[in-house]
Amino acid sequence: MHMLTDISTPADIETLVNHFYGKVLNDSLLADIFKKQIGNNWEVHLKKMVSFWHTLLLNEQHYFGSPFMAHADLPIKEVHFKQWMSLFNTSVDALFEGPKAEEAKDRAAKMAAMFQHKLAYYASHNKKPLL
Ligand code: HEM
Repeated sequence: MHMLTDISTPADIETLVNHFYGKVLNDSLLADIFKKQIGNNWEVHLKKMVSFWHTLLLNEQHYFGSPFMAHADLPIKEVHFKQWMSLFNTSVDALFEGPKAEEAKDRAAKMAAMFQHKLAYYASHNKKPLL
């Protein structure tokens, strides 16, 4: 029996983002990293993340920014990315089912891999990213 539908509207994106960051804020490994960086700006962060996923999944340009830079100075390693991905995949699977849901998990995994690759590069070369 299939009761879940695919991600298809801006409201779906909002549902996913709210659900995921709800999990993040209750996660013992990740919550403090987000809280420390975001402080009182959750509304801004959530809006930005909705526009980011809207751009990726619904093919409408809403987000303009450079995602990597927001992570360049965070205290994050493989264990954090694993947990982030686990919460993200669980959130998608709890709410949606279909090609867009699969695409969301795939895009997240690729971004997570890219961030880790860049973080490792800058750490090992003792350099700071310019953008
Ligand atoms: C360990 C994993 C991660 C942690 C702890 C983390 C944490 C954060 C934090 C704290 C911010 C807010 C930065 C600020 O406003 O100063 C942020 C922004 C953001 N994150 Fe992550 N993140 C993680 C993984 C990811 C992944 C895998 C993606 C992509 C799928 C992603 C996409 C973004 C985007 C698009 C922004 C907004 C950047 C902007 O300001 O334009 N993050 N993240």
